[in-house]
Amino acid sequence: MVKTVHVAGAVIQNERGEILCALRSASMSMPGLWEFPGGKLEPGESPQSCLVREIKEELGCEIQVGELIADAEHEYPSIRVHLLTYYAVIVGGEPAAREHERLLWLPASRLFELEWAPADIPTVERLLS
Ligand SMILES: Nc1nc2c([nH]c(=O)n2[C@H]2C[C@H](O)[C@@H](COP(=O)(O)OP(=O)(O)OP(=O)(O)O)O2)c(=O)[nH]1
Repeated sequence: MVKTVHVAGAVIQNERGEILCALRSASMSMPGLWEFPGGKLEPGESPQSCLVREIKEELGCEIQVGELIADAEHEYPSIRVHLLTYYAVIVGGEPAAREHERLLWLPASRLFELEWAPADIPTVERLLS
């Protein structure tokens, strides 16, 4: 049986209602796919604390985490990802791509113009509904 990793992703919205999309880089697994910034939960860590920590590391800004959007599992060839996505807003600093290839703000209606990591599709669908 493949290993399950528990991952949290932040759907960061700006004052115009646009959503921050992040492109996985060549140094990451699944390069070239878009995702919601975040990462794996550490033992005993809540998804909300994980997101605050990961966003600080990856984007260099402070967020406030809101409601759960989607709770989905996707089985990749070598790993099963349990992804929890949450709404978030930036409360300090400016996001910069420290680990990602690039960042892009898009209105929800345009999210499907990007190629998303498969585990993210339920979240994108929820954002469009
Ligand atoms: N952060 C994030 N990860 C996602 C999303 N969708 C999705 O399938 N994943 C996968 C990619 C990774 O396998 C895992 C998250 O791990 P991570 O962001 O800590 O990735 P990483 O590059 O440090 O780890 P690794 O997979 O290279 O070991 O979940 C998403 O929207 N956000």
